[in-house]
Amino acid sequence: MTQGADIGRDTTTGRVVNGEEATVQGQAEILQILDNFVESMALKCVVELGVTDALNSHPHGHNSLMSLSQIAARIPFPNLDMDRLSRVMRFLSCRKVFNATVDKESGETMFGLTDTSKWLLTDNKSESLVPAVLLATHPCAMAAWNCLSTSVAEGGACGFSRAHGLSLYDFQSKNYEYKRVFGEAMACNSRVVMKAVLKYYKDGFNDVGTIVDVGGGSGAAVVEIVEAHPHIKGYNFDLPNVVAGAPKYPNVTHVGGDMFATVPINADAIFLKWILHNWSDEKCVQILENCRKALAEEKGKLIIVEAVVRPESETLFDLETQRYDLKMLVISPSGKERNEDEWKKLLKRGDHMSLAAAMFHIYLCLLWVYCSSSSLQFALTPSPIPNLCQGFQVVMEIQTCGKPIDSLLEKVLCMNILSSDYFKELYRLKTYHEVIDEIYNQVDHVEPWMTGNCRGPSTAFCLLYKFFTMKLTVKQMHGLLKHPDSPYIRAIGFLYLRYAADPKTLWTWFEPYIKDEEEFSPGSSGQMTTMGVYVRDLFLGQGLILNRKSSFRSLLSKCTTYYFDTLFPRIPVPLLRQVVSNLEKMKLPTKTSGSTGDNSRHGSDDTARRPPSVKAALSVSFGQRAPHRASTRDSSPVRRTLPPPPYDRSNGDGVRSPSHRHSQSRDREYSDKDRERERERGRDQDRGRDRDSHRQRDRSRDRDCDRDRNRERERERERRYDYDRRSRYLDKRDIDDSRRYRSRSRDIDERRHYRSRSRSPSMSGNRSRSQSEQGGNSHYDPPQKEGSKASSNLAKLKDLYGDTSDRKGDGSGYERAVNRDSSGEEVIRLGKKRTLVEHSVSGHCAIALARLRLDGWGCKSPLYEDWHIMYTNVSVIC
Ligand SMILES: C[S@@+](CC[C@H](N)C(=O)[O-])C[C@H]1O[C@@H](n2cnc3c(N)ncnc32)[C@H](O)[C@@H]1O
Repeated sequence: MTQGADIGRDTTTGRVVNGEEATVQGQAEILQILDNFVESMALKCVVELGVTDALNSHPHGHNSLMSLSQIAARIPFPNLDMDRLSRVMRFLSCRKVFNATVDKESGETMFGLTDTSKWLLTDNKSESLVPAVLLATHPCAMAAWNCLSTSVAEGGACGFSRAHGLSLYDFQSKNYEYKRVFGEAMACNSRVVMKAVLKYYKDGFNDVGTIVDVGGGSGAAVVEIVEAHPHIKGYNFDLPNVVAGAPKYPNVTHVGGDMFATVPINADAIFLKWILHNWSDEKCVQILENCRKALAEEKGKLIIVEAVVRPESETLFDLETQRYDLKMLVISPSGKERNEDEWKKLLKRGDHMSLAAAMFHIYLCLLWVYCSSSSLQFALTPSPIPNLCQGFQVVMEIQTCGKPIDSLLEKVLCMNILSSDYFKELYRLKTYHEVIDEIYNQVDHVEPWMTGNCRGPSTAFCLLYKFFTMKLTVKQMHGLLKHPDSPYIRAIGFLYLRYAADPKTLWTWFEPYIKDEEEFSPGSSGQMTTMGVYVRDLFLGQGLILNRKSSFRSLLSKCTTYYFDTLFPRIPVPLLRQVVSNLEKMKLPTKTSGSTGDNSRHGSDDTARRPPSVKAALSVSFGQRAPHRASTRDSSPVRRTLPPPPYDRSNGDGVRSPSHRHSQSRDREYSDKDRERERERGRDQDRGRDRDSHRQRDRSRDRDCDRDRNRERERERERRYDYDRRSRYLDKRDIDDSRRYRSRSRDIDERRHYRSRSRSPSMSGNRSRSQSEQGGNSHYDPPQKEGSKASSNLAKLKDLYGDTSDRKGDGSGYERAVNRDSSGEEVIRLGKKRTLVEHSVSGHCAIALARLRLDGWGCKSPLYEDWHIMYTNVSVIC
């Protein structure tokens, strides 16, 4: 024997061999490795022919032997080639898959099952690997292996994607047969592994009431758990197309969804088996975060069943684990089997994991437990791994009102969101930051519905709902509320809290922002307000429902909150009183400014109170878009024109900026067209009435002059703002170049400018000053034409009931007094009759009563229809 390079070692026996022997040995070994596929394909052959089941069907039991002809008689292939079958059986017997003995009497070879081939029985579901054989040898799987070398050489797409042009799970959603084979293979593995998990982790399930198997496939694992522990309610959560075909099991509910978006079931325990090995650390972090959010505090338990790669073959399955690592490499661009250090690193990753040591026990179970017999080797770590729990931050979730997310919003709105194409598209957004980017890029108002002809839930509310599904943490919420990029990101944060948070916590959340000065336009009308006013209105939008019989007490008990057209969750009256008292202490208005739409509704119940537009939407069947709301808009006094809020001079709130005109989104443009048509109609009527109204000619002329002056002022403002808009747009575009683009909107650049903070304090200051300086009835002179329409309505009122403003205090009884009542509301007195209206309840009661009165007076219908334009900033005592 020579020394050095010629010396080798027989890997089977460990015997030292000389150079020549070593070379031959190497050749044999490489051939053995190379030809391993022959074993796989031979296994597939006997499985597909049903040979193992035939052997198992011997009347004397599965240990009995059968000749080839006896086997052939039990398998349904009339043209079976006996010679070929005998060669396959001979090879597998050689590989110890079957027993093969020669019958002394007949000389025939007799075959029987072994402990190995018993795993290939199809009727022994709990201990069968037949589906695994069929998956591993499936042509689609084999094709992926043929792309292994290119995927290694080039990086990027995995072998499976290269072979099929789709990721594994996308491919399955299109290829039913492969999905079935894959699902059955997962299920068969589950049944096997679950035996061991249930045996060795038995007590771990005792304190679990609900468990979710995340990525549970057909539910084979969770059903094992609930069968062994009948007190547990099981949920099987997987992609919608996967659970759609899952069998029904008692005590197991299938839920479809995307684990990267949310795990939508709150549970005591989450079971994650063979999920994390499919994904990169970053993706695992998302899954783990979503799991944590779904877990119950205090006793939440995350049970991870995965392989642990070991450098040496210490156990029977260590080599198989390494093979699996390559399987991951082929089917997933970033999936891998991890060693212990890698697991620890992943599970310890700072903030993402956010697991509180006290809250969770993490169990890393190693698998490959293909038998329930404890005599077989396996590694299972059925106790918390202590050092995994170190350094995890305690991240609290927002204290919620406890309602399921699909009942936070009005049902019709929720249904429309869930069925909207846009919301479905949001599936692609996986992280909190991605949703924020989307808000930044797409949102330009925070009304619940789109405006104009293009009806459906608004972008803002679709994204709000997306956040609901993600269950934001306290830290994330702070990030939203203080976000520097766009007021709409902040507004959506406040809306999230208003809808989802426990009302008891609202003041604590809102209080720091109650005087926030950032300007933005919550509604699609472009009416500007400050964040502070908006936040206060989210509380104070609690309009009191009026009907003729209501006593003050009953009014209070019927407190209902509206947000634009939709209902807000009610805030209990004691809490609301506390808020009002806090605001009073801060010397802030305690009445809504109207920045979140008008809050007065009429009728005896919620349904009756809904504006017609919403009622129309209620008839939309699930899965369709909301109807064209412009048609319903005309009949909706609330929706048709958004009234301006009272301008709170003391705080500088309620400032309206003409710049909103330039921040119209596509859907807002539709609504503008509607509004423009309405205004045109109104102007026609004005002109007609002016012609007929000889007795008012002088006054009309004055009004026309005023109107001309207003128009000129408005044109001037438009010129200024166009210039301002263009210059700011150019600045902003430079800043924005580095931001990621999304392509929902055609005019995204245009819109982006307005979504960003582009406040111009000097401009808005001038504007508000000039607005308040422009006489007339209003504290403000709206740059949009609704304002002039309001003025013209007031003029019409004056025409009808007499304008006594110039004769104020002359004692004639024809009195028009423009002043502020004690609550800061403007009061106009019109006509001879006066009725004292209960102002202490709400200015809106006064308005509503006034409307009834006017109606009773036979007020002309065009005027009546336009009445709402005025009524939020003007109370009428008549
Ligand atoms: C390797 S299989 C494991 C199945 C099962 N846990 C088991 O052990 O048998 C991975 C599972 O994750 C599911 N899955 C993949 N992407 C998912 C997603 N985004 N949301 C939910 N499930 C997903 C697949 O459909 C598949 O059932």
